[in-house]
Amino acid sequence: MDKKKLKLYFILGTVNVAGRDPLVVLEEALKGGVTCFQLREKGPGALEGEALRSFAEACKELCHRYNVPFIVNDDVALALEVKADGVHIGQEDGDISAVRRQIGPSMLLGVSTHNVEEALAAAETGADYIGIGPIYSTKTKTDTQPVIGPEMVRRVASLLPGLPIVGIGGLSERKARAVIQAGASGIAVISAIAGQDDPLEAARRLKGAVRLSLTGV
Ligand SMILES: Cc1ncsc1CCOP(=O)(O)O
Ligand SMILES: C=C1C=NC(C(F)(F)F)=NC1=N
Ligand SMILES: [Mg+2]
Repeated sequence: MDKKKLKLYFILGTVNVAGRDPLVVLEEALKGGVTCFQLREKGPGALEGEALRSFAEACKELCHRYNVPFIVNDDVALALEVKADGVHIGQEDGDISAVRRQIGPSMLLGVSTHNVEEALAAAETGADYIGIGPIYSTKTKTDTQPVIGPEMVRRVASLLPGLPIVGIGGLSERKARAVIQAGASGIAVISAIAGQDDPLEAARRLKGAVRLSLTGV
């Protein structure tokens, strides 16, 4: 996977947009320069069935208009059905190699990890990128593992220098730098964009912070 695509990875579900039109929030984020998008439809009130399928199609159309990969979280069947660019799975979402067999070699496969063992296993099983988190505390996902801080990114990046890594969990413009300096190719965010009054401006500022950190200044 092109590491540059992981610079600013926006993740969204209809429950994260506090009543606003999720497609409007997504387009604002795309205009603001997010480089990757993940549809993560979870929790009470989450879309299902035909409504979810057509929403996923609409998200995919938007992403492709901005030349941004469209990734589906957890739901491999949905990812295949809407011909997503990739799927992201957690440690409890089934066997990584089984998912790779289901999606084939060309679809992107992302894996959530929380420690070195999980990262090594994901890399060995052919993950195209891994998420490492939660880096900082977050209210967005209630059932996270304990907060691990940027150090885990540094350890995994030093062991697996070729594996694209994205940090996730409580990340913001101010908190991006430590994650990038630890060796991540980018940051993944939900509330730092979806929870803001101006998602376009929020995305633009996050992108700027990541770019600055990547240059090493
Ligand atoms: C999906 C996920 N996985 C680890 S933390 C998290 C939530 C990230 O949300 P936010 O960017 O609002 O902290
Ligand atoms: C739980 C998650 C952890 N990491 C990621 C990503 F940022 F995409 F790697 N997505 C998730 N849904
Ligand atoms: Mg999952």
